[in-house]
Amino acid sequence: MSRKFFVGGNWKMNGSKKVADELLGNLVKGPLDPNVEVLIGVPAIYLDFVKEKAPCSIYVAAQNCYKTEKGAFTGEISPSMLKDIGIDWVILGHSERRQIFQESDTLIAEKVNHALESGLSVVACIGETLEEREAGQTEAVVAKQIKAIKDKICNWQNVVIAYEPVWAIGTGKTASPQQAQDVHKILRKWLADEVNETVAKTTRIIYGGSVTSSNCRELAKECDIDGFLVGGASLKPEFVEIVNANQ
Ligand SMILES: O=C[C@H](O)COP(=O)(O)O
Repeated sequence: MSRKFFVGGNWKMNGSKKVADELLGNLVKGPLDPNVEVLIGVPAIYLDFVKEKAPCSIYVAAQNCYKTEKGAFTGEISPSMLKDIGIDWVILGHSERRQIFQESDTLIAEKVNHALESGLSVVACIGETLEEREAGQTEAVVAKQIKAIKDKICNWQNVVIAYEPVWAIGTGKTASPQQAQDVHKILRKWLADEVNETVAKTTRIIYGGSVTSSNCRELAKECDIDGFLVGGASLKPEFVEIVNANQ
């Protein structure tokens, strides 16, 4: 069973209407490998603006949403609101949400479940800190994070897993292709053992953490790396080269 390569650009809290126009222009100019699914994670305030302008071949994603449909949750947005403006994707559980905003495994799993039930597709992020890696806890940490999600959801069809070691995010320290492959392989085996073989074979596991046009090709050669979640480099013209890493 082949898995279609998937590359997401997470703009994080960056940009403006002008910058969004430039980034979209760059993507439209491409050319982008037609065998790749491309997603851009856009600040909530620009979702509508970007969705109106983006070619329909590019998925536009929110970078977060809450676990219920509506109510007294000041500052939050719900999956049904995202659907209402034509957004079909959301990034959940990013390490910046986990670390800066103290989101727990349980809250993230609840958000993933509600987003899926509301008809969104989800990029679910997991990954260990440097301290955890140095303590030899990488496997246990990612297993705990993915188990929390597994315990809440019953359908993996619309889930992409992003493995993002926290020590590699925004630091310029990319995991080596072997380091990333090792964890992706562990995750795929975990899915085979704890969910089923089909989910293990079909679920995209993408890598994030200082991916650039210089390192993407080597990473893309690894058999369990099905794409990337890109931060900093998604704000630059080189994002096109990362999308085209397999060409
Ligand atoms: O969501 C993307 C990741 O946090 C990676 O960010 P980065 O490419 O700037 O390291």
